[in-house]
Amino acid sequence: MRILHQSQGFTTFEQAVSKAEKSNRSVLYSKTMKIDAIDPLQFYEAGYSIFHGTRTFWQDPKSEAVFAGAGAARTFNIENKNRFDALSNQWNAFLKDAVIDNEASDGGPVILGGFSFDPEKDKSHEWTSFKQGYFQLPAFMLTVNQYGHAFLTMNIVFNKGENAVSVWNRMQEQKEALLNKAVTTIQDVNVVSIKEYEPEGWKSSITSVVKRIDNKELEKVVLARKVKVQFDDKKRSDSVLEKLRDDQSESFIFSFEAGDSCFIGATPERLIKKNHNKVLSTCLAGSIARGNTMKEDQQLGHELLNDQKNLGEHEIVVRMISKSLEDLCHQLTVPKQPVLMKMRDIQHLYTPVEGKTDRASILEFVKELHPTPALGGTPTHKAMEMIRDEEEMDRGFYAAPVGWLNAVGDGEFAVAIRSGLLSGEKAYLYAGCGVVKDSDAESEYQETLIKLRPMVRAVGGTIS
Ligand SMILES: C=C(O[C@@H]1C=C(C(=O)O)C=C[C@H]1O)C(=O)O
Ligand SMILES: [Mg+2]
Repeated sequence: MRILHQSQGFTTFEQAVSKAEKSNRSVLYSKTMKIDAIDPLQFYEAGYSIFHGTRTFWQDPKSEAVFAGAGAARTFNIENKNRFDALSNQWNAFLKDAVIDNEASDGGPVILGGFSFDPEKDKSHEWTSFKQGYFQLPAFMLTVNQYGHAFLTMNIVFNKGENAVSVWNRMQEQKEALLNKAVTTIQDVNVVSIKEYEPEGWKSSITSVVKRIDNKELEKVVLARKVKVQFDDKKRSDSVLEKLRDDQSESFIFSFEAGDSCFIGATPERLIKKNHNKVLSTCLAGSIARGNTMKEDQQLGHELLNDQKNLGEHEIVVRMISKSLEDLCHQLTVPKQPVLMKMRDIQHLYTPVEGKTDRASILEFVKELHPTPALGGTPTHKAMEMIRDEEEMDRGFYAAPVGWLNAVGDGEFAVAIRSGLLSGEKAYLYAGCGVVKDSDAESEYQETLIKLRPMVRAVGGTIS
């Protein structure tokens, strides 16, 4: 056997090969090694030439776990409407025969991606590649932990009958190419137009929903809309990510490529984080603009903290999340009052919720929590029906859970707001707001304009 760049890992790789030969099944081989620090975005960009269409990116607000993935060792494309269980089953079955060689506590096999907001909504063409769930196990994944230490995970699915040496050699060649690629400047493209879809019609929907809330049909519903951006050439996700990372470092920054499409965004809203027996969720609802001066900003913050409409909007979310977590956790801590969370364009009411659990998988939490009234409404079923009827668009993965999951069921999911779908020379950007009994259509419309701003800016445009 001639082995190119014989390096650490070949012995455990041989174990995976012989397991595949004996069992007659495909076997995952996952090898993690410590490497010299490298910028995750540089790694993502380096993946463009070989792995364009299969790259992934994730960064949490404190940069405790930053992942950049290039290539797909395996794609989990979920069509089943029971999407959380379907992914959980497929992931666990896939891991059963895996050979995992990882001395570090970081890295290892991790899947990254997201789910649809509403499995019952008719799917529109722009979301074709994503279905009910879309997750990638990267062929190459860079992990940077909170101490700035970097790890490279290589994942290979070995099939019986394959030539082990050539599979190994190809991986080594690709690894060298990724780690040693010189940085190139991305040719940027221009925004030609930004189209809003019938804003007046959207405002009338808000007014009619407020009437139904007054009639006690339901308490809260979140209505969203989209805008379409036209570019003069294909828009690359790399350049959008770079802008989001510069402007929105207090948010979760994510990117999931699926062929020519890419779901990308910077969301401030955590759905759930699970690390062994510790879980953390976030209630985020109620919004106001940032001020132009420090004084004005503080006044606006003070106004938000005391505004009955926004406090009501927020309280509904706290109530539901606490109730959902009660069944899955012991020792639940829920602060009595929200505090402010400030981003570049907007401030929100924020209540963190913490607990302890003995549940095995973060997906159990995702299933229980989604959709929270921060993106759906109360009562949930009624609100989902109303969203399906009133919204003229398919939300796709917007407002749905996105994140990552490792081999022991730990991970983190955020709610994919402040996000958009890049699709060749077009992008669709999404924003919504919580409609309650005191909502005013024009103010809610203005609130969506503020929420659209970060993504519009990240793709190189402006919106009033
Ligand atoms: C629906 C969105 O955001 C949600 C709605 C909010 C509100 O109406 O106050 C605030 C934060 C999010 O829960 C969005 O950004 O698209
Ligand atoms: Mg609101």
